[in-house]
Amino acid sequence: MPNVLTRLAHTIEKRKGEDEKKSYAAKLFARGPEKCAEKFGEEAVEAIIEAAKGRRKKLTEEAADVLFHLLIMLSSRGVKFEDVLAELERREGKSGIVEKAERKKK
Ligand SMILES: N=c1c2ncn([C@@H]3O[C@H](COP(=O)(O)OP(=O)(O)OP(=O)(O)O)[C@@H](O)[C@H]3O)c2ncn1[C@@H]1O[C@H](COP(=O)(O)O)[C@@H](O)[C@H]1O
Repeated sequence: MPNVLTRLAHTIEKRKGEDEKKSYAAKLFARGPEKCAEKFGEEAVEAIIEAAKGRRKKLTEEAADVLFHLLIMLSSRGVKFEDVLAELERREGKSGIVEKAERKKK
């Protein structure tokens, strides 16, 4: 079963073109990709503030908002979430190689 982020990405994708009165994601898409990016920035700043203040409960909630708005922003520009995950996996492999090379130097 896919994790919650992957499920949410699929739900968000399906909201494109739906009724703005019934779907917050549809409302954001209707505002355009620049607005989606702006919303992501706002949520990120809110998370930064909670992190700086050390309020873990609020940071947890803001982090969830950040992830939601990241998925909206990616989708608004046609970037697939699975491609982001693939990029992370590619780096994961690379860091192993770098780590091995560094070990050889010692
Ligand atoms: N995970 C989320 C989620 N996280 C945050 N948000 C919304 O993001 C908004 C962020 O807060 P804001 O104060 O900035 O929003 P706002 O006051 O409406 O401000 P504006 O967007 O109008 O500027 C809130 O309205 C939250 O409800 C979310 N809205 C929806 N989801 C999930 O996304 C899926 C699709 O949602 P719908 O498109 O609404 O069906 C559903 O499964 C939901 O569970």
